[in-house]
Amino acid sequence: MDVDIGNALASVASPGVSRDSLERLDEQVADAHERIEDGMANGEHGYEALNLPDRTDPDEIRRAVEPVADAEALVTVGIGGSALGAATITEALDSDTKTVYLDNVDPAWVTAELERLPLENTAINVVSRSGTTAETLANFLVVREAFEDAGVDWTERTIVTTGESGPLRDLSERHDLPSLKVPDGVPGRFSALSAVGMVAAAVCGHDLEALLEGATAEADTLSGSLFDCPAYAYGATSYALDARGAGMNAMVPYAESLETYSEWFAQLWAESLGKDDLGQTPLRALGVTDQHSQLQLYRAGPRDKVVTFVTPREADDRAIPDTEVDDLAYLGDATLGELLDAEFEATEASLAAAGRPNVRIELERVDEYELGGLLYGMEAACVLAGELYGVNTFEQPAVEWAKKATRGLLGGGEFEEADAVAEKTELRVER
Ligand SMILES: O=P(O)(O)OC[C@H]1O[C@](O)(CO)[C@@H](O)[C@@H]1O
Repeated sequence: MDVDIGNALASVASPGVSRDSLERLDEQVADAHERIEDGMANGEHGYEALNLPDRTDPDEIRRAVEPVADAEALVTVGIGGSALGAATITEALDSDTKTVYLDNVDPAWVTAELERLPLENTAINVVSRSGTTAETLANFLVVREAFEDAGVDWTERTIVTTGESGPLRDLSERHDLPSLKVPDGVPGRFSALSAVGMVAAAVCGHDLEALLEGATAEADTLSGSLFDCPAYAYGATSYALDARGAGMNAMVPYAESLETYSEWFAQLWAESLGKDDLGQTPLRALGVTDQHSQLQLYRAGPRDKVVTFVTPREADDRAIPDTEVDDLAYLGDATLGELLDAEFEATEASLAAAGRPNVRIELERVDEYELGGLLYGMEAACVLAGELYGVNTFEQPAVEWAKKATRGLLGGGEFEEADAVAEKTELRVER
């Protein structure tokens, strides 16, 4: 990935960061990089994620999916980091394999999703780092039952990726299911470039080596200066803009194939940096679609956000047919790709003209190599930003309260959190 932070400079935008401030911040980046390198060298929790390009074994993943390599469809049962990385990869790349991600427990939706699948020729990819996530385990039990009701042997079609122990590990051993391990020291949201994200990619026939090579190329740019490393330039600039009031970060890819990438980024940024009353709130949008819903706010609303554009330099194209309407002749002479690019450049320039900070991330095209680089680059940007914020990037303690309350409400144990649910303050306004 290439990063252009020109439109985030104080000479263009407010909030903006001056060149001098970036130079000064670069001293902190050098220290942070040293910390990151140490963490990687010692395989420390979290930092270990940045070693994945050297750790992940594509052959091991292909061996595990071999029994279902001819699957017509793939249902992935996982949530958060156990779904979004895989979905980002398979949603961005073409494949004949139909993919469904069960990362919610809305009954009607789960039922409808299962009905869309040719179960007799569908593979099941169950992913949970902890092996205890209620939504994933509940959905897996539902999926298993659906296969049984259809007379299809789910044990022949299931691959499990989970930790060393836990209910899901027990289930996989009890039924002798092919399984892979979530690598130690890698938090879910940083695990796309491990078996967690790549089992689905393998079943869909994507080039695992190219994904890892792209990530390796990005890893090779990690250095002690933001002016030499696109990932650090992005992380440091986002941090600096937040410190100057841009408390929100709107991720706006100009490619439909990258819509799920924005969801992945939202978890990465929110769950990693959102702690100790700090952190930048990620917003998910899509170019050009959200020019017609969000741009008014981005350009004329509060000066409290930065817009991050992601744009591929190359992409498939389609001509816009000629038209008999003179006023539309300018369209007939163009292609959809040219229209998309013009809209991107115009929107980027419109924010700069209004003094609104924005950053451009460029990819050569949307393919395995570039996607591997983007995923790795944004993970490194997040780790760097976490160092600058001084937060523990790799934990997410705030999510546990609701999990305990849920378990208590369902009779899964005594939890004071569940009691607190009943003590809700009410001020109801009823129709
Ligand atoms: O992979 P697991 O353990 O099922 O967790 C799924 C997701 O839930 C979280 O723990 C948040 O609740 C995320 O950090 C994680 O990616």
